[in-house]
Amino acid sequence: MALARETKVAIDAVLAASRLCQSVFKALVSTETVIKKDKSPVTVADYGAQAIVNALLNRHFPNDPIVGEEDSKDLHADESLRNRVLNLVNGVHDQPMTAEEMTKFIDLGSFAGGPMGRFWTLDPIDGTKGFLRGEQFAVCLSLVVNGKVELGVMGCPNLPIDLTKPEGERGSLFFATRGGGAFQRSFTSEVLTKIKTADVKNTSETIFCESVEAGHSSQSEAAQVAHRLGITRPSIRMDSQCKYGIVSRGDAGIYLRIPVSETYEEKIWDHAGGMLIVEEAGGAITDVDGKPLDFSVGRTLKNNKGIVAASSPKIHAEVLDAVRIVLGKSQL
Ligand SMILES: Nc1ncnc2c1ncn2[C@@H]1O[C@H](COP(=O)(O)O)[C@@H](O)[C@H]1OP(=O)(O)O
Ligand SMILES: [Mg+2]
Ligand SMILES: [Mg+2]
Ligand SMILES: [Mg+2]
Repeated sequence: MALARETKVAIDAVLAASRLCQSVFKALVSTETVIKKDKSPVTVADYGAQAIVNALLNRHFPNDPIVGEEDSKDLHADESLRNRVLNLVNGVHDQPMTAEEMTKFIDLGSFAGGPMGRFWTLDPIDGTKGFLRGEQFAVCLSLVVNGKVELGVMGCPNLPIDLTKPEGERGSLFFATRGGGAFQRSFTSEVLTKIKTADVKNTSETIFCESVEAGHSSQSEAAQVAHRLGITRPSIRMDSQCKYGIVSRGDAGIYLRIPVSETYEEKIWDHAGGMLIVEEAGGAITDVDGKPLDFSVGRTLKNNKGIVAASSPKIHAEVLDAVRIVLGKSQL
């Protein structure tokens, strides 16, 4: 299998970081008010997860640069926060590290990205708002080679293995390599299930998913798109790249992210893994202008606006037409 060693290391790193996030949340479950008043639990978990993943990547692939969301700037000024993160990291990592080593690992994520060579991209917690609510979040790690995503791994600790059984086992891990297909496994078993997108014949029979946050994606325009497509069922609103996971395994047929702000640039770590997993499961994805997502231009997707992902190229074309009409980008 292509990228076999990279895939194994990335899965181990994502699982370790996911467990760290879960332990932070569990420690706070009994003090829910602390979570609501104080955003620091998510901060601690963000830094801790980035330290763990970067330490493992650095051990196995010391020459690979990393584009990570977080940096250690705020930790230098706050000794108590730094010590909380360090305790957490040393609680799950096999080799104890010093505070200085930990901040160095976090700052390995400062690479600028670009078109040449290979680099990793990491979102230590994607969907921080979902994490704080005890709902969906994801740890997302991808490998980009010469501007193309070649491997994507996504750990979704709170996502049921089977969405129709919300009380059943939780913790879904997705991964894909380019040309190698997309797979799901649980957090506890290494048994792999090949996944594919839903077989949607007509857009009206499917369900779409979108962000919980109205500030991240226009829910009113998404509702107009759904109406044009004859979709009557309400959307699944879910935080984080877990949305890519549920499209990939067929729980939803469409994922829309319609820009709210003219100036916001989507980050590469928010889409790299999810995009490859959707494509390898049979889906298609572009931005709202129909352009492929361009991971070769730095830390953001500055050449793209919004996201349209669908279960197949045919459904994608229909959804894109509807999006463009709603956004006034094409004639009726
Ligand atoms: N203004 C914004 N527009 C779009 N996405 C945003 C914005 N601000 C933050 N995000 C990012 O959107 C993603 C959450 O996606 P969703 O809205 O689909 O749950 C996260 O990566 C979040 O960052 P973060 O990783 O810090 O949580
Ligand atoms: Mg994110
Ligand atoms: Mg994040
Ligand atoms: Mg963030």
